Amino acid sequence: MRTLREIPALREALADVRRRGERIALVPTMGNLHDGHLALVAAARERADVVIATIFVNPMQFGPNEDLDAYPRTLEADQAGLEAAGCDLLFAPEVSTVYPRPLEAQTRIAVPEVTEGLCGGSRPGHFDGVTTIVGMLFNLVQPDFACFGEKDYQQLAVIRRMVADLHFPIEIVGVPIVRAEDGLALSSRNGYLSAEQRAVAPRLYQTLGELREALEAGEATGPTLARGYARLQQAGFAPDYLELRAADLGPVTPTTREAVLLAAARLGATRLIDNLTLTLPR
Ligand SMILES: Nc1ncnc2c1ncn2[C@@H]1O[C@H](COP(=O)(O)OP(=O)(O)OP(=O)(O)O)[C@@H](O)[C@H]1O
Ligand SMILES: CC(C)(CO)[C@@H](O)C(=O)[O-]
Ligand code: BAL
Repeated sequence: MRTLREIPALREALADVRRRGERIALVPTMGNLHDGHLALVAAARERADVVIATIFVNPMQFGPNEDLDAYPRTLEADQAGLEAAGCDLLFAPEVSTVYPRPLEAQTRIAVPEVTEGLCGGSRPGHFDGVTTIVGMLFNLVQPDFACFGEKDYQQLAVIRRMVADLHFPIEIVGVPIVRAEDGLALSSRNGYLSAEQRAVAPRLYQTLGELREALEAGEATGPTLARGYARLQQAGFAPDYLELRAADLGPVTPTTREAVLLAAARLGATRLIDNLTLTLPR
């Protein structure tokens, strides 16, 4: 696997791939890779001749009080993991390569509606940063496929909307959440948890599971969500949100069947997200 740090080198490598008429799949990440990321690489490998991963801790999607500086940067271990997973090319640019001008002067992509509320509510500006970098990567790589995890459910919906609105000729592949044995969704941020917090963390998934069971059995949404919120607080979480939405992230109406429970909650300074899809009864 080759690691490329500069845009001209990336363009050159991709020109060769295109001349050969090969299909390209892109896996954008922020690095510190775990089995969730490697599942994205596997999904990419299934579909394309050439798999390109990117590692870039994107400053534009972090709020002023978020963990941009603390975010784990583990390039060597990531390179080994990607190579073993069958990745062909890694693009890992510097911030100054991606954003040669100050961030305030940078052209942005802003997706309306689906970015409102949930993580868009608790992390203002976050999704503009995500769509700007992902749109830029789509332009640089021009992949046939791009793979994203369902753990970041709203992010996936936002990217699908951007691709539709801006007519990117790219198939977006959603990959199911990879979990630890105790149910905790794998995340680079799990590494911030103390042993005590790590023992509590699976309660987020367990609570979503209990709520799903209740909602699928026809229990009323309001009291069920209120109970879940209280459970999370009792376990030691400070929830940012716990919501039931239609699967397309629109509001739940009496005719909604395919729905999703979404939560973001802090354990100490660590913000965890998770979601479970469900089918509401008639
Ligand atoms: N457990 C997981 N299962 C499936 N996909 C995942 C999982 N964790 C992350 N991904 C996906 O990997 C891609 C890169 O995510 P990212 O590098 O932010 O990893 P992360 O572990 O989610 O980190 P963070 O703690 O910053 O959320 C995204 O498409 C994300 O949805
Ligand atoms: C898609 C992404 C790589 C864009 O920086 C990031 O939001 C992530 O890791 O999910
Ligand atoms: N997994 C989405 C990247 C972020 O939290 O900024």
